[in-house]
Amino acid sequence: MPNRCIRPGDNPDLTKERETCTFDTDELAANLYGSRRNLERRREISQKVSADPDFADPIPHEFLSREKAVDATAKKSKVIFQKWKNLVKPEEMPHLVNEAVGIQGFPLALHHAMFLPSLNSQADDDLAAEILPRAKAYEIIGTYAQTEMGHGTNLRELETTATYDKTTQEFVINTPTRKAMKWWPGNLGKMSNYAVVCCQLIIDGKNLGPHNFLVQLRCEKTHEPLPGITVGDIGPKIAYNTTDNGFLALDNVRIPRRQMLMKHAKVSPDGTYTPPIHAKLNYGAMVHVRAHMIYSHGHLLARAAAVATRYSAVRRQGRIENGGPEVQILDYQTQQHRIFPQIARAYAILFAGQEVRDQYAKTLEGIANGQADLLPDLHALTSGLKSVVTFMGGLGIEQCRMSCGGHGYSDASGLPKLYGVQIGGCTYEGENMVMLQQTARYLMKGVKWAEQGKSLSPSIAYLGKKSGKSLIGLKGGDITREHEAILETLEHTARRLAIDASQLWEKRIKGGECKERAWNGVTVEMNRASRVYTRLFMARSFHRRLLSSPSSIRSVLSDLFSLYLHYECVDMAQHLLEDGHCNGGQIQYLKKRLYEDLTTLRPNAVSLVDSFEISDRELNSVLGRRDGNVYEALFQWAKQSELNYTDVLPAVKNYMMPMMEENRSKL
Ligand SMILES: CCCCCCCCCCC/C=C/C(=O)SCCNC(=O)CCNC(=O)[C@H](O)C(C)(C)COP(=O)(O)OP(=O)(O)OC[C@H]1O[C@@H](n2cnc3c(N)ncnc32)[C@H](O)[C@@H]1OP(=O)(O)O
Ligand SMILES: Cc1cc2nc3c(=O)[nH]c(=O)nc-3n(C[C@H](O)[C@H](O)[C@H](O)COP(=O)(O)OP(=O)(O)OC[C@H]3O[C@@H](n4cnc5c(N)ncnc54)[C@H](O)[C@@H]3O)c2cc1C
Repeated sequence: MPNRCIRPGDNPDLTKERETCTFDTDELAANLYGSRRNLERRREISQKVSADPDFADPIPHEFLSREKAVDATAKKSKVIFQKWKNLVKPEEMPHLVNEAVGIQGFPLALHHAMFLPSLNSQADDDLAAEILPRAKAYEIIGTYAQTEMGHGTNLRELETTATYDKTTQEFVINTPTRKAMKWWPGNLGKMSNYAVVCCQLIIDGKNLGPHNFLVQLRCEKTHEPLPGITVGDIGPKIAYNTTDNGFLALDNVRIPRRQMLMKHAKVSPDGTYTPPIHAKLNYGAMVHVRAHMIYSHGHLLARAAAVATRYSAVRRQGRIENGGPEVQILDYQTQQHRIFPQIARAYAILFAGQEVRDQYAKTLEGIANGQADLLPDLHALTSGLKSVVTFMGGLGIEQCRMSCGGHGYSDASGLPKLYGVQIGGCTYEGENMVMLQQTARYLMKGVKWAEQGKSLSPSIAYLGKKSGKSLIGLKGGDITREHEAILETLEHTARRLAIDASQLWEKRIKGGECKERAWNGVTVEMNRASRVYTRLFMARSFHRRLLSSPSSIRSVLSDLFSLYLHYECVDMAQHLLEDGHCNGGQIQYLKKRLYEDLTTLRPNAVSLVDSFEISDRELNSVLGRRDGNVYEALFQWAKQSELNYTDVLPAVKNYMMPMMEENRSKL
């Protein structure tokens, strides 16, 4: 098959890999990104960024201090949002940002991810007309300040207050205690001059719960904090160190009434409160990010898989047969078992991420027309997906990192940073254990609706089906039927876990516990049910993609899907076996099939990651570079370490040399 990744001067092992490819890598990439045109645009943007001197890096970011890295990122962001702004469509912006500044955040990250979406979906027409054009033109920079030092998960207990003063028609925003300080919001510390701040709304002494307010933090001319505002950076983190996650305290800061975000909940001048059509519409910005982060986290795993696969094709170490040549480490079964499932999962996450974005768009349309009935289903799905995907991605990236041996531990591989960024997602937008419980709440309702014969939305339709015998391993050589058999088994398992969790919960309630305490006694099982529901959705979503794919890539996608399903089932074997739905022989069959899949996919492994279409600049990994010439590049990379600017470091001159000298003179 033609493969545009093959070029003269490439590492010959990598070229050989690409020559064995059995599918058109461009066709798969076009399918992944939606169309040939999208793929071409992706490439065009990559090339133009590389050619733009404003984006040139004198030395890699890894060697910069935090302050210098923040500076470099801000400088490039200005180029993006001035010079480049009209050259890309909004949906192309994430790719441009990844190419130009990388994955560790930039001054306008929260402006895009949460400030604009909050204003778009929650500000009333007047406030939107005033502020949105300014925000969209980058006349101001905003963020989303919700989490406090003392509370992130339990929003009902946030302490920041917005007390309505009828006499002046203003809200008084206040931080009553140290732990009520806003803590964590991205770009709050140094970059933003405005924020959507989440506060308890107090009217006539009554607490009406968390609501959002637009607050100006800094002077538009000097960027100095305004009176009553204490704001700054919270310090270095595992990753995202070019993001100024910040703290904020507000000392009785007054804002006009109309700066409450009042599209859904409203406060009239006389202090009358009108609730929204759905109690949680104030949480809309979180749903927005959860719906979009699935895809972006899939991309992080795709990068790690690309690095590990390409590097494993060029790295030779050890022999499989005595007297044979040193082999590519990609030929070891353990290496394939570590890496290939990550390739499959990355595709699965990207496909699911695209579906959930579409579902989000439909839900928003409904809300705009006064209908919030799709929201509970979306909330359950996005809560489950964000939890499963970030955890799966973190494990996957770590597997990829370890699969690169010592070089995987170096920042040259790009993998430690990828891991740090990925696992941030386990915490932000709702800690994973907490969000899985949100999914479980919905599943528990679904179990009841199914018992009552009520209609169920597509994502939980399986709760209303009847289980048959598992046909895994009993359907002969037909792969299509095998896929169906596995999907049906996953449906059974997801249903059984939800019903079991529901019964456990009921049993505790019948035993005299209140609903809430009983819930806490079964949350591990609840979260298991949520994970399997989510993994079922991902498998179904991959299957839908396979069935709608063009014939030119159907075969490789089917191989990948087989590996995905077999790996998922072996990984969840405990659940499959627990109720006797599957037996040990069936699990052994799945393992055998998984090992066969590894061999089947081996010739296409490099090409499958080539189809992720991640440029060298975006990948930012010496080990994962397209041409595979890693050894020379590793040396060139290390030479840029600031420790190498001089042969004899002051640290050695001042301490180590005198110590050695003193010790020598004692002899
Ligand atoms: C756009 C590009 C994306 C790229 C990604 C990269 C960018 C990185 C940027 C990262 C920035 C990070 C930002 C943040 O982290 S912002 C802060 C996020 N914080 C959280 O997520 C807090 C988590 N906590 C909560 O969401 C809630 O407190 C919690 C849901 C846990 C509980 O809330 P509450 O006590 O008020 O509600 P209940 O549990 O009692 O539920 C009542 C019913 O409401 C339903 N519900 C809850 N939330 C929602 C929602 N958002 N939408 C719809 N429905 C919701 C809940 O399920 C209950 O329903 P039932 O009564 O029917 O069971
Ligand atoms: C990189 C990053 C970026 C962020 N960006 C922003 C931002 O832009 N804006 C913003 O407002 N916030 C932001 N945050 C904050 C983030 O949203 C919160 O940290 C997150 O919601 C978790 O809340 P917490 O820190 O209070 O954790 P906690 O709730 O204190 O969690 C600690 C432990 O308690 C457990 N726990 C808590 N409640 C329950 C429960 N009900 N049941 C079972 N277990 C429970 C959790 O599972 C966890 O194991 C960011 C955080 C990070 C790491």
